[in-house]
Amino acid sequence: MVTIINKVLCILIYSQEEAQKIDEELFDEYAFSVDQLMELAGYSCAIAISRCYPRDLMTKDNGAVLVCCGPGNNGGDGLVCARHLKLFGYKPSIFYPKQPNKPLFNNLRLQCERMDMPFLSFFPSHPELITDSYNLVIDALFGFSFKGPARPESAVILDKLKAIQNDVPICSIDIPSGWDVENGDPDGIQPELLISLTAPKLSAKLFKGRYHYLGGRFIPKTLAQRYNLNLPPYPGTDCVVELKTQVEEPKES
Ligand SMILES: NC(=O)C1=CN([C@@H]2O[C@H](COP(=O)(O)OP(=O)(O)OC[C@H]3O[C@@H](n4cnc5c(N)ncnc54)[C@H](OP(=O)(O)O)[C@@H]3O)[C@@H](O)[C@H]2O)[C@H](O)CC1
Ligand SMILES: [K+]
Repeated sequence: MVTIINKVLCILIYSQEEAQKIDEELFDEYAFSVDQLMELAGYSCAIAISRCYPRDLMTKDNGAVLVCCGPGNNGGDGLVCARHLKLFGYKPSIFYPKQPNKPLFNNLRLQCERMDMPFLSFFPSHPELITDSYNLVIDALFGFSFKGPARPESAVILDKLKAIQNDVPICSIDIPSGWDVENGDPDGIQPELLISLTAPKLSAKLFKGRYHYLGGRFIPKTLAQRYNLNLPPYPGTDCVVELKTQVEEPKES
């Protein structure tokens, strides 16, 4: 077991299998719908991003940010996050190369289109096209269901993100895309902000970026207790809490 220290609390971080089990339980036992949880997840990401990167301090093109969305629910969180960022005054553009033809995703896409967010038809070919135009890149490509290695069409995008990460901060939703959910990827992308959803996954112990937030404040207490999640208290009515990324291996008892 590994823990992340948040002031005095040790937060258990969990495996890919546990992440998927908790997800299933939320839907099957607690009767949540995906779009309910996705809305809360994406909203909490937008809040964490706006705390770390205030719109007023952005210098490029009226708060322009690039949101890269993948084919699964992590990509859906990205679309929700983009919509809230737009409402907060940012200027999101969306790269969404592989869209599943399901009502949930079609609706999320339509909402963004109707709110005047452009969808890029291809990923910018030169790194300068990103670094000159965007203040931030939001990585919503893959979350806890990713199984590496990345297939070629995704590997190309991840390489492009790696090429710009020292010039434009990357904010990863739930897990840095392309990382093994448990073992990370030392050669993978290195985001500056990670927003772990529900609870940090095992690979979060390898996160070396500047800000680590926990979001997705939707876990019922009974479920958190069953999985010993030991979640930190969210301040007041906040939907995010900042985690200190100091990590320690607990002593054997
Ligand atoms: N309970 C919660 O905390 C909630 C979290 N949410 C978010 O949902 C994601 C998990 O979403 P899921 O749909 O299960 O999966 P992902 O988005 O992680 O990715 C699935 C897609 O990725 C493709 N994939 C997988 N491996 C590869 C690879 N090596 N190369 C290329 N593509 C890959 C996969 O394709 P397949 O063809 O293999 O099926 C899928 O298309 C979680 O992380 C949170 O962000 C919910 O929003 C709310 C509840
Ligand atoms: K991600």
